[in-house]
Amino acid sequence: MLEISNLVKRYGQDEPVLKGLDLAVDGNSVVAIVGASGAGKSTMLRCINRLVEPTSGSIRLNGTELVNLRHRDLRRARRKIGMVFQGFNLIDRLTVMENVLAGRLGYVSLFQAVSRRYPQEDIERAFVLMERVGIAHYANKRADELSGGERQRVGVVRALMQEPEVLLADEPTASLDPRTSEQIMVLLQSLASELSLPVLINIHNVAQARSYTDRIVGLRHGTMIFDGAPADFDKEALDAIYGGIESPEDEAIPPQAGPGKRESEVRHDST
Ligand SMILES: Nc1ncnc2c1ncn2[C@@H]1O[C@H](COP(=O)(O)OP(=O)(O)OP(=O)(O)O)[C@@H](O)[C@H]1O
Repeated sequence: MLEISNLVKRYGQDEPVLKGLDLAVDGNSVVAIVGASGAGKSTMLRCINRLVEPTSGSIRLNGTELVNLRHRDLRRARRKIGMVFQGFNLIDRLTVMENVLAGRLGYVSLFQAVSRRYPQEDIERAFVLMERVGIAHYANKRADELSGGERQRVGVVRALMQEPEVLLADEPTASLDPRTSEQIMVLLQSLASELSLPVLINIHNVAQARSYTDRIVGLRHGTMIFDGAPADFDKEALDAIYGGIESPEDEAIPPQAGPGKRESEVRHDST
């Protein structure tokens, strides 16, 4: 369970970019964070993993207060926070397996990391997860030989190798074509449910947010102005979040086709 209370972030002396956010997310739940550029979506995710220092407020992960943690305690807490990035953040010259095992860096000794002697159980877990997301056959390929969708799957497995208690995804589909984006969204949704993992996804694509998440949180100028089910995210909510600022990439509100597709219904061969 992730619990954010009265989270405020101010950069320098500027107007706060997060103005007292409250959000609680259970395991299993996939939450889309939407909002115009500059609304504070990335700042919010980065406060959770403390890449950005919150100015005030509380962020608790399964009971542990993350704000104010320092040094070793912060490193330990960060292990429990998986992150998936728009640009994948892989090391191109390393293999898929090496990139995946980087997810264990917070757990192994410096010697093990430098000499790449990861425990056998880590390697076995890596294979299980790579198998799960359909990239096990690429284990020994260089990361830069993979397509965007495959690279994002590596990013997802690397994050899962941390045995995270929450998964944060910052525009995970923005660099991918529509079909591959859909596959990655479905994958995140399935993994959240299989692993009882709360997943927070910053996303500009409102149609994908509606189809592939359980809940949408809308930010405007650092304030949460929508928090509800995708089916309730209507034109009025869209206007409240984006009105007078800019149009989101996909402004059309498509008819809600019930719950999003299941993973088995989405082809895997075009990633
Ligand atoms: N390091 C920083 N120093 C000062 N201001 C910052 C910094 N990072 C972000 N900001 C400001 O904070 C506000 C929110 O930025 P943030 O990146 O969180 O928005 P966002 O909703 O994620 O936008 P986008 O969708 O464009 O990524 C913006 O006005 C931005 O200029």
